[in-house]
Amino acid sequence: MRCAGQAFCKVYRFHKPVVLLSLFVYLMVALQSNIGIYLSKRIVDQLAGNNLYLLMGSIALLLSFQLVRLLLETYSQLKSRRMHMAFAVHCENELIDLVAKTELLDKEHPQFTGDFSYWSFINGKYLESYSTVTQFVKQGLIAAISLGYLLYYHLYIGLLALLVGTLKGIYDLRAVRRRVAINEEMMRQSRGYHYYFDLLTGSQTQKEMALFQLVPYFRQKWLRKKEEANALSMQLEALNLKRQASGELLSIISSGFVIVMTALLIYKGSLTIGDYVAITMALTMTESNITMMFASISKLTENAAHIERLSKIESGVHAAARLPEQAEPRPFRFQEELRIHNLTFRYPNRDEPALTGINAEIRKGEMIAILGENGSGKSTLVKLLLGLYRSDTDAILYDGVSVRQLDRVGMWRKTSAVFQDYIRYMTDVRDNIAVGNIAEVHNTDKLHSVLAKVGLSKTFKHGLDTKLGTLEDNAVNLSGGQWQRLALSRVFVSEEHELVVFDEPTSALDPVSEVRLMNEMLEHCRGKTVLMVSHRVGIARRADRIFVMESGRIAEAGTHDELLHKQGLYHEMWHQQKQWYD
Ligand SMILES: Nc1ncnc2c1ncn2[C@@H]1O[C@H](COP(=O)(O)OP(=O)(O)OP(=O)(O)O)[C@@H](O)[C@H]1O
Repeated sequence: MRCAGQAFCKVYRFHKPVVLLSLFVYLMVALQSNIGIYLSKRIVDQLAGNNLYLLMGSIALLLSFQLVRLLLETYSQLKSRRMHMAFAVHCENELIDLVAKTELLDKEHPQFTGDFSYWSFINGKYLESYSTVTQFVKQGLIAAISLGYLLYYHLYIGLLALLVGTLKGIYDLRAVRRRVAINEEMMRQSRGYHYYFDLLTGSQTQKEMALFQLVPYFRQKWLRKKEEANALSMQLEALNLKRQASGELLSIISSGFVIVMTALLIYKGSLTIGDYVAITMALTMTESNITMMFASISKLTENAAHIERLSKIESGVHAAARLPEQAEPRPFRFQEELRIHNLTFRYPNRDEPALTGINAEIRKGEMIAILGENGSGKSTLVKLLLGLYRSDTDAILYDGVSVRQLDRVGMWRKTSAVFQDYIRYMTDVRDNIAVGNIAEVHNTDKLHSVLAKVGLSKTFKHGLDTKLGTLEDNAVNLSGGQWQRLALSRVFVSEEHELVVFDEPTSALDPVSEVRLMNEMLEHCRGKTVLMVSHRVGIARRADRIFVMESGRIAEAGTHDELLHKQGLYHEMWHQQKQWYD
């Protein structure tokens, strides 16, 4: 119930007038429903009494009340609908903030994907809980007044309605836990079949699906997941139908009993036919509203379990995001050296460390090439140096200050990186360049000059405003190398970067463009510190120093000549790659 209150307060704080209006309208609806019972009784009695004026008056009153109720409800529903949409946007905004605050390392964990779909699912639960609370108030009012009627007419009929409504409600409440469990399982299942469905139907996947004839294989996997999900859905459906059928059976028995009892009373002359109409109407209203109140309680209990879990995840994220503030972040400065001292790092879902005992000193303005076989730890190292992963120790120091104490947002303003899994923004050329320094998004001259630097000035029919990707009908798609050039262009949009990281920056470029672009990049990065992760020893040769990584360690470090002389790993790589060109 605390969570229901929490959800209600959240919506109430968001838009008080609409919440108050809804409550007022529900109060009016409750009164109108019960006045409707009284007026129906009068109409039936007046029909028997042949009093035409009174009859017409009662009918007019009944219709007027219904009209007022219709107007009020329509107006309030329109207002509520608008508020619901605005609130959903507000919740999605909060979700975006929450994701932004989550550590990258946590976001890369497979569990995050599950948690994220759970978050999106729960966000709707706040509104649902709010609506349920307001409905509960309405149901309570209607049930209380109509029960009053019944008790006034006959104590036993009132008690019977109370008993049947309560029994039906309790039966419903007992199934809540089971429903929550099935719902959660269904949501987690949906991740799997959506993935396989996208694989089978997505435009990016079609060439491999066709070439390797994968459709039957993945269709089987999709079907298996879909069948599992459907089985769960059927369990839920059966649970609901069972509940509904037992409820209806109880109602049939109780109304049969009441019909017999009132018929006897009418026969004895203690009740009029109008009373009979009023009693059956009030009976249905009492029973159904009491049952609905229990259904609302069960919905609120169900939502409370979800909201509570979300609050726990949220407070964990907020606590993690608060850590640097407690330590008074210091401004990023990199004027002298970057020191790495005994850096060891392990991913949370792995047993083996990705990096072990890394030691290095990088002077400002140096260009360092980082080489090594797949999985040797190159990308992990640069992500740690950029502060994208938090390390537990003070192993990385910029001008003597641990990266843990630095203001990371300030640091990211002065650093830049092109990763191997860079993003292909499905918007336009302008955005794809300007993301390197979004403040320059409207600086058309600058963006044109950057486009020229990466050799794309004549590529786009509508220049910077050419739509890219597959989101719009008039958009164009690019070759792998053209996308990579756009990703590289992001480095040229700012002059202020002190540290630039390239992670396999030229893997998709043709050799002529690769040399030309490398020269442009090195010219642009003159005086900045550059970390260049690459598999190409030809690129490494142009670096001031080379780190060769092996199984999470720096196995060799030195200049090209020093490492060749050493006749170790670098020497072997150099000679192996040289063979291609001899
Ligand atoms: N997000 C992650 N979660 C768990 N393990 C990871 C994650 N990213 C990388 N690893 C593991 O950490 C180790 C180092 O990976 P890393 O990506 O740093 O290697 P790399 O040298 O950059 O490889 P490549 O040349 O293939 O890009 C590997 O064993 C890899 O499987």
